[in-house]
Amino acid sequence: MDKVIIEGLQVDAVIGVFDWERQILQPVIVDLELGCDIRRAAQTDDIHDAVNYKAVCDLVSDLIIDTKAQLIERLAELIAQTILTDYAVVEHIRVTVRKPTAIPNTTAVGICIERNRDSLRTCH
Ligand SMILES: Nc1nc2c(c(=O)[nH]1)N=C([C@H](O)[C@@H](O)CO)CN2
Repeated sequence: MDKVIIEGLQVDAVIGVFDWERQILQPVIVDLELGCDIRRAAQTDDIHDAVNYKAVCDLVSDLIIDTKAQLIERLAELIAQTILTDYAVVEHIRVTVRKPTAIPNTTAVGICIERNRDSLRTCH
């Protein structure tokens, strides 16, 4: 399947389970792979036929800032479900969320999830 990719989207946000984490902004890094058929956009050369990665970056940034999640799991699931809901042409999504400054002596900690339209229908 074709993919629209976004790598290393950094957003400074309230994120974490500990009290001290609720008092500061921490960087959250998001990578996205959006599985969709890009052939129509390739044929028409029209942004309206494409999954606009600028719009997706804005959507995801706002979501991360507004959610103030405790767990990166919650962020990843929200990002996946929101994109699948808002972009009917996206059939499959891989979301990686990293916290690069959370744990000393690591370059990052994080999670990666994959969802499709079936998971949207079964998610409550
Ligand atoms: N699986 C997870 N483990 C942990 C998370 C998380 O979001 N998912 N978060 C934390 C803390 O907030 C950490 O980032 C700071 O020590 C710990 N484990």
